[in-house]
Amino acid sequence: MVGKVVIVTGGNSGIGLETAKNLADRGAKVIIACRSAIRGAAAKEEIIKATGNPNVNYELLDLASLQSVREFCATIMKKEERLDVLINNAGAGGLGNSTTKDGLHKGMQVNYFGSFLLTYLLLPLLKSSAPSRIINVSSVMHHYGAMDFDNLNMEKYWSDYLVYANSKLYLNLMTLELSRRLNNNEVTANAVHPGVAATNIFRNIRISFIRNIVMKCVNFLFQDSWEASQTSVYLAVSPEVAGKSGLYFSNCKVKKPSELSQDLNLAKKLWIESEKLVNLS
Ligand SMILES: NC(=O)c1ccc[n+]([C@@H]2O[C@H](COP(=O)([O-])OP(=O)(O)OC[C@H]3O[C@@H](n4cnc5c(N)ncnc54)[C@H](O)[C@@H]3O)[C@@H](O)[C@H]2O)c1
Repeated sequence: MVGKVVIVTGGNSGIGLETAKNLADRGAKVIIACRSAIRGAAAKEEIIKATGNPNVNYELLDLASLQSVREFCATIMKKEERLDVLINNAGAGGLGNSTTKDGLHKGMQVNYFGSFLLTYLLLPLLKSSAPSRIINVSSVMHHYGAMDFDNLNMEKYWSDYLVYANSKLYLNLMTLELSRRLNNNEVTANAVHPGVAATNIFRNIRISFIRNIVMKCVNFLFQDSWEASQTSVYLAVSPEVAGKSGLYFSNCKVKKPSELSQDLNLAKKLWIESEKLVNLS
């Protein structure tokens, strides 16, 4: 990865931190996209110390603000000459039923609309750096998502569960549409289920007693963040996946996503509606 530039959103915590560390260890220039300067600086220091690669930086990004997404992308376009790998890893659960100042449902914006705009704005740099790769960190939870264009932004009905499942389904559809639009496969786009790992993703479980039990059970039954980062790393570095696009991976293997995730018409329509909702058209 020496000479390559990688962005990992949410690279300061959990699976993203392990992904960023692994790619820095392989010599990449790693940019962590993160909401807090304090957490960004701490992650930068941890990664440099662990890998000896000084080429690690952070830039501020709050996916719950489209202005922040635009500012982040403008900074990257100004500072970086290339972008080889974009990993849309940041995500959150249990954000409740609030609306951002962009008029979008907060959970949907953090998990999908923000990453949609970010990817859209960075496409010129990804294209000029081709062959390059986009990796969208989805979840097995996408299987429980539903596609209702009258409720794209959760304006009619919602639950934390549905927001998470739908946002991951939308990420899969964005992956499919990206691969269709970038059809020469010079820029590839793939989705990942990282597997279940006890990370801060569970921090919004409001009752601390239940949160602690869930974390302990997940820790006991499943994997750690390092293991959960392996499929993202595989998609970022492996020659085996060069030119492969529009696929869904887990455990470093292609897996079949839900039927809805494979519907090209839904993917096209969602892209057009997303452009409108993030004020691109
Ligand atoms: N941990 C699991 O069991 C699991 C399972 C399936 C999918 N995932 C997915 O893996 C990805 C990484 O999650 P994790 O488990 O490492 O959790 P985590 O909470 O440790 O990491 C999530 C990252 O996203 C960032 N983030 C949250 N809101 C943001 C915002 N508004 N703007 C910018 N960044 C923001 C956080 O700061 C953090 O760095 C997420 O997309 C998550 O949905 C996790």
